[in-house]
Amino acid sequence: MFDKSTWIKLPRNVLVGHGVLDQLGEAVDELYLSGRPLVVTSPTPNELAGDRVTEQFAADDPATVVVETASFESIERVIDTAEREDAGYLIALGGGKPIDIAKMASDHLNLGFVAVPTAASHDGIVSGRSSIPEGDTRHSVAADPPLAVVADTEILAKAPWELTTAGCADIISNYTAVKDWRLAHRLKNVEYSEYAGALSELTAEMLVDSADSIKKGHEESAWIVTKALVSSGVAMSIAGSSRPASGAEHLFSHQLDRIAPGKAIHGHQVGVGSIITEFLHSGEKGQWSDIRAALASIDAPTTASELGVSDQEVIEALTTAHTIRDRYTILGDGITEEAAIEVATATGVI
Ligand SMILES: NC(=O)C1=CN([C@@H]2O[C@H](COP(=O)(O)OP(=O)(O)OC[C@H]3O[C@@H](n4cnc5c(N)ncnc54)[C@H](O)[C@@H]3O)[C@@H](O)[C@H]2O)C=CC1
Ligand SMILES: O=C(CO)COP(=O)(O)O
Ligand SMILES: [Zn+2]
Repeated sequence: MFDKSTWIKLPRNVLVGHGVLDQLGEAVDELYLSGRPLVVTSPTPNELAGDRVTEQFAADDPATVVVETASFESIERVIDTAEREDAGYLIALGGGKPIDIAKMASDHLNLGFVAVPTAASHDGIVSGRSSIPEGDTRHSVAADPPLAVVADTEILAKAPWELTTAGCADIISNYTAVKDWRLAHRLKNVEYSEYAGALSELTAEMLVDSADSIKKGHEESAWIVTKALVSSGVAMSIAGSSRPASGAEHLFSHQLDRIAPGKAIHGHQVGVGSIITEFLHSGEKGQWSDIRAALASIDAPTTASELGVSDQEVIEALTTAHTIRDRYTILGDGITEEAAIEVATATGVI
């Protein structure tokens, strides 16, 4: 008997481009949401675009809640505000933090939410994954994706450049994430989606092919990376997990977040992780140097010192990364300290 089934959750409206923020009201109208919107934002994005968002919903008396940290307390505060203000849906305005918080809160409240990213910092801004630190856990969990994404490249292009290069590096890391996923499929019978794997790889390839156009101050950079982030988010939706975009390089990054908190940002850490894990997959003659060159060409870090972490922190993250999640990767049951030093040295990371 045929017994396969799948449920792919995707945003319905995705607007990317110059000035599309002014079409937010129109994009929301098409979703048949009702009631008061609650804007979930953080201080800088609120200053930059809060009024442009709320004025489009003036007839529905919008409310705003400003959050600062990605924490369960912030989610509670959003839930309490939404209940007190009788919100009908949420609009997340900002980088990854307010978007993750709104994603979790809207799941809890059974309300729809719309994402208005102001930084193209990673593919969580469009995906059905949310990442809120809980105890020692740093990786994402499933949460419904936004019903719509309105990504204004004029705003995204003015965000700090390192957030854009982090978004690019998060996409480049899809190369090794897919290699890890295929490996887990072969060795551990982990379910693999050809569609999601191919889309994720193609997304990384297209971004690298456009690397020459990714330059500080060019709005086209925001356009290229945001389209890739959407595509990567779709790959995760097809897979029903973060597997197409998260392998051992992400485990390494999640460990760095615990070992060296606040020193480097997600996309930059996964980029460096990807150089290392590509070497582990394919050896000296593999494509690790292409990944390194692609990262360098878009101004993303390629070494421990560029990340602002110590060599020892890199080694500790590499040797312990396999323990943090039930996700089989090239790190297998763990690599030794000697192996970690060797690969980090051979790739010039330390
Ligand atoms: N859901 C997921 O799958 C994933 C979630 N994450 C999470 O996302 C968060 C990191 O995302 P970020 O976007 O870096 O965090 P963020 O929302 O804190 O933004 C970073 C900084 O950039 C500022 N900013 C944003 N847009 C700006 C603009 N246009 N102009 C000037 N400043 C602007 C913010 O005010 C903030 O200070 C972390 O909590 C991380 O754990 C990371 C990877 C994946
Ligand atoms: O960052 C992500 C994909 O780029 C999400 O992956 P994780 O599930 O490892 O948090
Ligand atoms: Zn990522």
